[in-house]
Amino acid sequence: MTHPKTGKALGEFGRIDRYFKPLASGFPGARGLADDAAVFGVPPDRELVVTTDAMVAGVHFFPDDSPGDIAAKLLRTNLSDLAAMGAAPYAYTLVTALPKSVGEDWLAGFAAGLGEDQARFGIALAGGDSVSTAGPITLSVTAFGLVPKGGAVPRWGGRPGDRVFVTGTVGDAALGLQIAFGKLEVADDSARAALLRRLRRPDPRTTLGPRLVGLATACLDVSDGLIADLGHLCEESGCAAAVESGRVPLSCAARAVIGTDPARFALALTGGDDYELLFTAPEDAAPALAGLSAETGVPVTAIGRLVDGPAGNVTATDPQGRALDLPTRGWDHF
Ligand SMILES: Nc1ncnc2c1ncn2[C@@H]1O[C@H](COP(=O)(O)OP(=O)(O)OP(=O)(O)O)[C@@H](O)[C@H]1O
Ligand SMILES: Cc1ncc(C[n+]2csc(CCOP(=O)(O)O)c2C)c(N)n1
Ligand SMILES: [Mg+2]
Ligand SMILES: [Mg+2]
Ligand SMILES: [Mg+2]
Repeated sequence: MTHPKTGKALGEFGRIDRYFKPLASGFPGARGLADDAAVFGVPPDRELVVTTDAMVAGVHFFPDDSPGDIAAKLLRTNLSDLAAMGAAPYAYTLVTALPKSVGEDWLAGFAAGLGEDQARFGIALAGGDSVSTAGPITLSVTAFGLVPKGGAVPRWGGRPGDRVFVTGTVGDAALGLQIAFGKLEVADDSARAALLRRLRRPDPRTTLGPRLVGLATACLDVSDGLIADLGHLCEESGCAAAVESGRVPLSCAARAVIGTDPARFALALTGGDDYELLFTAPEDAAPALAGLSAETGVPVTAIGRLVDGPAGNVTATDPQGRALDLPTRGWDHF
């Protein structure tokens, strides 16, 4: 696409003007994307929570995924980290490193996807950077959230005896990824679509997350895999965990696809890309959590307990109490 007046390619600043400035217009701190940096304060009773996650084509998404889906996943994975801290979305910055082959149609779809999710989640673009790359599409968001002073929920507050809870359902995205790779055939159209959708458009728990402040002893979001991420929580909390795998919530689609296949079930527990909240709370928090779940419409399921044991050790048992044999705990880039 070319500039309407000059007929030339838009260029770096034309692209910023057309696609990114509109995304920043509702946030005065962005200074219209016309300055060297953003400037914003936070209300006196709040603290800023800052998180960054990057995505690379071929590693986090498929190069031919729709730009709207890519935008949604980029923003939502970062919103999930805010939710895991108990923070409400506030603003974000964006870095795009795009091969020269990426045209404006792609950018238009990407910006539209960001715009839709900005409205959905109540967050605005505050700034960023646009560069070209000789490599694959590489994107990064830094998200800023607000939490009551001192209220951020850490990974390290879990104590032996606490119950372990997870929101929503686990494993859909990992099964969706196998479908996308062509390694898993799912005949039922609606089940296939549901699993692929969870891969491409996770549901960050932005409403429930902030409500965990003062209720959860520890929290994180499941990006690498349920078992791996519970391991991270346990490492930081200096304890171990016991998961009753029969309690792990699965969607109807996932349940149908897993059937009685142990390898597929293991994939659900370790495949990652779930962006659900995994948190711990004392036994007596269960009624409050049930109320919160009813109020927010987000399922919250108890799946096990923190126990004394080697820090970071996670055991998962089947309904008969036998140890599950998991080939891996979760995703590791290296
Ligand atoms: N390159 C880096 N420089 C500084 N800190 C980093 C870097 N990579 C990771 N971290 C920090 O390490 C911790 C764990 O990072 P990690 O990326 O695993 O968390 P996450 O975002 O919750 O998980 P995921 O990336 O799988 O979504 C975080 O505190 C993060 O800020
Ligand atoms: C094409 C393609 N291949 C593999 C995956 C799976 N995957 C990639 S990174 C990651 C962990 C979270 O990332 P990070 O730790 O970098 O935040 C997972 C589960 C995918 N989504 N798309
Ligand atoms: Mg990260
Ligand atoms: Mg996280
Ligand atoms: Mg993350």
